[in-house]
This record gives sequence, C-alpha cells and structure tokens, in this order.
Amino acid sequence: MSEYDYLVIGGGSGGVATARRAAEYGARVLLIEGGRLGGTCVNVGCVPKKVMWYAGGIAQTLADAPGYGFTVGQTSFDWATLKHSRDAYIDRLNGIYANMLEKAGVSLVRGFARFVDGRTVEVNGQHYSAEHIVIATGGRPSVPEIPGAVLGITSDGFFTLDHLPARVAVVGGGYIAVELAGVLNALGSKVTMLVRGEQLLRPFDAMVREELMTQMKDDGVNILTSTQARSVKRTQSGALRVECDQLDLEVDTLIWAIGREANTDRLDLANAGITAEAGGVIVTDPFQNTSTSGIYAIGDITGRAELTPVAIAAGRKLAARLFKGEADARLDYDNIPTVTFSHPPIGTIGLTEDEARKQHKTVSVYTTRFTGMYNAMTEHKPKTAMKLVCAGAEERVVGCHIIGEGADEMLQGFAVAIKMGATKADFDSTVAIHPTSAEELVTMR
Ligand SMILES: Cc1cc2nc3c(=O)[nH]c(=O)nc-3n(C[C@H](O)[C@H](O)[C@H](O)COP(=O)(O)OP(=O)(O)OC[C@H]3O[C@@H](n4cnc5c(N)ncnc54)[C@H](O)[C@@H]3O)c2cc1C
Ligand SMILES: NC(=O)c1ccc[n+]([C@@H]2O[C@H](COP(=O)([O-])OP(=O)(O)OC[C@H]3O[C@@H](n4cnc5c(N)ncnc54)[C@H](O)[C@@H]3O)[C@@H](O)[C@H]2O)c1
Repeated sequence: MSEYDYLVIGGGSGGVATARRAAEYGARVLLIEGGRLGGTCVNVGCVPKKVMWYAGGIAQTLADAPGYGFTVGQTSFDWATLKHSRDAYIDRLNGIYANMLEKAGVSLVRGFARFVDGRTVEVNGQHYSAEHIVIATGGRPSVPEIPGAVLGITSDGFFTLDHLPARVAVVGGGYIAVELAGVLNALGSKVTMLVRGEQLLRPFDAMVREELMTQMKDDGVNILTSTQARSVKRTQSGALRVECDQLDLEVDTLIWAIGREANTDRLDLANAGITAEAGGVIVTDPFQNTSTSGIYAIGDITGRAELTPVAIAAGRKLAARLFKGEADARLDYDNIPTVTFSHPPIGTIGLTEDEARKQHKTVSVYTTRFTGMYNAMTEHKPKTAMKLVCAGAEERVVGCHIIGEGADEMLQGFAVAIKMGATKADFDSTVAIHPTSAEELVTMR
C-alpha cells in the first residue's frame, strides 16, 4: 500500500487548493514545494502586483484631488517603504498558507520533486509514493535568446527592485506588460513599451484593446509597436542601451514581459511516461488526466487560462472526483471572467465581437463610451467603454467587455449572469443602480 493517497507537486494556487480539499475528503495528502508557499500568485504575481496597482491608483487620486477642491501641496513617494510593507504582507501570507495546510492535516515536504516512476517521486534523496499524483508546478517568466538579455529583469525581478527606476523599457504587450507599464508610469517612471505586434492584449476585444492603447498614450506611456529588441548593452554610465528595429533606446531598467514557460524541466517526466509539449506544457483531458493513469496536472502547467482562480477551481474539482466520488467533477473552461489590472482596468468575459461573428449567424452588439462621473471634476478624463456581444434571435449575452474605473469589481456579478445564460432582455429587466458606471450595462440600447 502507498504511504499517501495523494502527492501534490507544487504549493502554489492549484496545489494548495487541491491538497486541502483532498484532505478535507479524508485523503492522506503530501504536498511538496521547492520554493515559497503560495507560488507565483502570492509571491511574484497577483498579490504584490495588485498592491502596486493600488499605489498607482493613489498617485492618480492625488493628482485628481484639486478638481475636488483639495490643495494637496508637495507629496512624495517612497518606494522602499511600500516594498517593505508589501514584502511583510507576503511573509504573513506565506505563514497563513503553512498554517492552513497544517490545520487541514496535509503533510509538507520542502524541496523539488522528480519522478522515479509513475507512482513514486524523489525529494532530497527521499522517495514518496501514492495512488494519485498531481503536477501543479506552474511556470516562470521567459527571457529571449538575444545578446545581453540577462541585463534585463522579468516580473520576478520587478518585485525585488529597491527603487523606482527613472527610465524603463517594458518588452511585450500582454497582461504583465500592460500592468507593470501602467504601475511604473503612474508612479513617475518614464516608460517605453516595445510591442512586437501592432496591438496590446491581442486576444482581447478590439474595443478594449484600442481604448487601452489610447489611454496609456494619453497618460504618457511611449508605446512603440511592430518593434523588437535585438540586443542589450550596458553603457559606461551604467544605463542599458536597447537596440531595437527602429531605434536605440537608453533606459535604466529593462523588463521582459514576453510570456511564461512551464516548470517541467526538473520533473524527469519521462520516468512517469509523460511527454511535455512545446514550452513545457503538460497536456490534460477535460478531467485533468495526463497520458499516464493516476497522474494529473492542474494550473499554469497545463497551458490553459493561466489564472489563479482557474488553478484553484481545477484542483478542487479534481479532489472531488478522486476522493469524494464525484465521477463527473471537472472544471468548465468556458466563460472564464478575467481582469487586467491596467490603468484603467479591463474586465472581460466570453467571446470577443470577432469571435462571436465567426461562431454565430446572428450577432448583435451594444456599445457605450462615456466619461465617468468621478472624472467630471478632474482634469484627467479617461473614458469608460463597454460592449455587450449577443448571439441568436433571443440575444443571449455571449461576451461582455469593459474598460474603465471600476471594471475590475464590476465584472464578477455580470459573469454569474452570463454563465447562467442571461439574455439582453434579462439585463434590461434588471433595475439600474444609480449613479454608477455599471448601470450602463443594463440600460444600453
Ligand atoms: C506578474 C503576475 C501577475 C499575475 N496576476 C494575476 C492576477 O491578477 N490574477 C490572476 O488570476 N492570475 C494572475 N497571475 C497568474 C497566476 O499567478 C497563476 O495563474 C497562478 O499562480 C498559477 O497557479 P499554479 O498553481 O498553476 O502555479 P504556481 O502558483 O506558479 O505554483 C507552482 C509552485 O510549484 C513549485 N514547484 C515548481 N517545480 C517544482 C518541483 N519540481 N517540485 C516542487 N515544487 C515545485 C513552485 O515553486 C511554485 O510554488 C499573475 C502572474 C504573474 C506572473
Ligand atoms: N490580471 C491577471 O489576471 C494576470 C496578470 C498577469 C498575468 N496573468 C496571466 O499570466 C499569463 C502570462 O502573462 P504574460 O504577460 O507574460 O503573457 P501574455 O501571453 O499575456 O503576453 C505575452 C506578450 O509577449 C509578446 N511576446 C512573446 N514573445 C515575444 C518576443 N520574443 N519578443 C517580444 N514580444 C514577445 C506576445 O506577443 C504578448 O504580447 C497571462 O497570459 C495571464 O494568463 C494574468
């Protein structure tokens, strides 16, 4: 008999969630973590990022205050103070995660796991075996293979910066690039984005993409599209010279935000009969099964919707299937809401207008663009824009896209309605809440 029912490799969002749930259902669970508990999200992802996003928001509020009659006077910002409080908060979260696991009865081993065979892993020379093993090892930032790339940092390095860099180049046009560029710009860095394609956030609806580009430019971010960094050199003054297609750029800090690769290299997957795809991704079926029976994968390692709540939900469903007897339990990967903590934030769920037109015969689209009431008093006048994408004669809402103040908190409730199959008529029959920006979503014509 195996010493454990469930071995969980990786103590990030997905691993901790599935381990705790399985233990709750009575399984004997061992969790193996090579780094800090909480994984990417807690240590170098969602959590420290959101703290920085709030800081950028406070800087904007201070700039807006005169419009409301405040004389703010000289303000100053100390990066080191913020970093200290942020790091202390994360230390507390690491402790909370350790306590939660202990309370749930999950055993914890610190170290990096590798497969010995399909039922056994080795950590620090010790072997552990179980009936079921889940791989939840997440990913790490990619760095391009160009001369001098090591002179740049990634999002991991952003969170160790001990001061606000004066001049920054951010390479990439995805989630991390727009979020970090937005924070740095709001806090006072001179930011240049180097975007390989023509747009930011390529998979998003065209309306939010274009609106974000316009607003980031209006806010002072220098966005260079259709360009790539070709090499990086250190100058005599200690700055970085980034040689790009169209121009050379001198900055103090260069951030690579060009995507992530899966953490499979230490796992010796071949010993378990598993082959990883390009970028280290482990392919799973809808039930999180890998190609080897008794071995599963959840979260970023599976290359699907790389979001914390997705890793958590997939992990909980898997625990229910394996240890609660819910044979059909699996995560529905459709209609996953997501928020980009850009300045301004974006909330989006479902199909873009282009996707809907490809998938449905009849598509109706409702849009609105306005200046929110908060900004009626301020010099800074970002726009809020919204789009509802509806399909069929009954106008089922198949996509909702929002950019503007409050979009981050607005989306969750609408996501419930859309997941339930709400139609435009259902939206319209809901009485508005006034005065809010969200009311536009139930009053669009
Ligand atoms: C800058 C940034 C901002 C983000 N912001 C958001 C956000 O706002 N909202 C959101 O939903 N998502 C966000 N994400 C994505 C989110 O962090 C990930 O989707 C989520 O952390 C994935 O969870 P996971 O369990 O798959 O992997 P992870 O959280 O990465 O955990 C994997 C764990 O496995 C460990 N590990 C790796 N190899 C081994 C091994 N061989 N043995 C033992 N342990 C191992 C690692 O140390 C790590 O702790 C962000 C990501 C980044 C980088
Ligand atoms: N708010 C959130 O929920 C949040 C925040 C951050 C990250 N995430 C998750 O983490 C994932 C990873 O984020 P990300 O921003 O690293 O990846 P991403 O896939 O969102 O964006 C990568 C960007 O880099 C570009 N790129 C790729 N290779 C390049 C190269 N060689 N040179 C120049 N540009 C290149 C791509 O065109 C794209 O614009 C996201 O897809 C998302 O799922 C979520």
